[in-house]
Amino acid sequence: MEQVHPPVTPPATPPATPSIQFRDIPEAGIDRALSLAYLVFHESPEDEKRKHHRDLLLDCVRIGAYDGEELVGFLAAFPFTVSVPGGELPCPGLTFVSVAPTHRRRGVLSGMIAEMFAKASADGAPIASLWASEAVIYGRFGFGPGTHGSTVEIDSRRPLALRITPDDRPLRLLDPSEVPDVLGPYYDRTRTGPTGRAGRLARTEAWWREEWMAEKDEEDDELSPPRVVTVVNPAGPSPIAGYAIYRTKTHDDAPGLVRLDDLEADTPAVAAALWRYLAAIDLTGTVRAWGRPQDDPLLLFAADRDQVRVTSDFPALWIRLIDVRAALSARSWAAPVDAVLDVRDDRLPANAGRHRLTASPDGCAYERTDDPADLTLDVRDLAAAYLGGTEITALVRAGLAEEHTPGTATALDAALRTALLPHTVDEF
Ligand SMILES: CC(=O)SCCNC(=O)CCNC(=O)[C@H](O)C(C)(C)COP(=O)(O)OP(=O)(O)OC[C@H]1O[C@@H](n2cnc3c(N)ncnc32)[C@H](O)[C@@H]1OP(=O)(O)O
Repeated sequence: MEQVHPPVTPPATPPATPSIQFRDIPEAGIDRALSLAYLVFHESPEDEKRKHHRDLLLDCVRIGAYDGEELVGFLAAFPFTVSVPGGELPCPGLTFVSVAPTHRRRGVLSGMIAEMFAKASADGAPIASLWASEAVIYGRFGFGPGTHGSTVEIDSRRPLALRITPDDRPLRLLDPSEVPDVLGPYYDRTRTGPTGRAGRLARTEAWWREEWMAEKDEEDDELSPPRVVTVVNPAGPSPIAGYAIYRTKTHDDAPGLVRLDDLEADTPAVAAALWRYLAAIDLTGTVRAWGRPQDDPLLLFAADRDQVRVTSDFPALWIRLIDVRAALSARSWAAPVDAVLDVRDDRLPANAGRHRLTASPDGCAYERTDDPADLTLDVRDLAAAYLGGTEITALVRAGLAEEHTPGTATALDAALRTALLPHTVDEF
């Protein structure tokens, strides 16, 4: 006899053990929270690093999960501001997410994230973000990959072959103490405005000093301190026309490595000058740029794509639309669209259901409606599309969004499109 299978439903996370309570971690509890984080991340940092983490956490929202008096879960959120198309938004950045090995898979993380969403809502932050340790974890909480990065490797044992002529203005190395003043305003223009990329964090002076100019690299203590090279711009309103931040390491028996962390340039010719400089550093044979935008012009103006290779692509900044209406209203729109979206959102039901999106370069309205849906999708996929990094038509082709009215996905793509792909290189 033919067997009838019940419909497949994903297993629900059990509510956190009733004895678990969620509350803020006071300043006096930061050390205990860090000890839990080091336990789950298998780290035993030196005093200096521990102090650095403690300082960072002072400014963060800190949520703890307690079993009686025992701290069994910890989640922190940086008070970031992130660029979105046409502007920027407050955006808590989740970090240090840790659950004690004795309390795994009992809904502790789920409970802490629910607390975090409630706090973000109360603080008026329509979106939240994170970098995931494992890509499988955060989709179920409504996070989607809003930006992607590419690792690009250059074989620099021979001169970098280029199809364009590099800018010939002088290069100058900056002292780290100059970096916030010189690079800060320049970097800000790469986040917002007509040539800005969405997905970029605002960097405070402290963030420049302590994260970007930290003497020691967090992950590889064989790397040199950060080096900063700029293209000098004597005539322009900005003293520089571009910059690159990198660290190096050499080997006794093989050519060394230049690890590029950030590079921005006014023009392709300035970018070419910086790439050529990086590829020509003595005693090195590889440039590894770990987090480039997927539309980096280098990939087109490199003359030899065997010499310049993309070795990996990865989700970078995961985005959660906590208040879909506020998030959609806060971004700019490249073309008119009028469509009813049916959004699925199990974790934050206020976002769920049918809404009419009427957007154009003049503004955006997003109101609840009883009209039939033109397109149905999950809030995590809407988050992936929000900054312009994932196309709705691609989601339809992948079976993740359902188009009920033909042409809706194409119209949404035209409206969501940004001149440059979103990009994030501040990992936290
Ligand atoms: C932004 C960051 O900080 S990223 C860093 C994340 N932290 C780590 O990787 C540290 C080591 N890991 C941990 O501390 C924990 O395992 C955590 C935080 C990843 C998960 O905490 P838990 O309390 O066990 O999660 P919780 O019980 O709430 O699980 C929620 C759901 O996620 C799933 N899940 C949780 N972790 C994982 C994982 N690593 N892989 C696959 N699924 C997972 C659970 O199965 C559950 O699924 P369900 O809703 O279908 O039932």
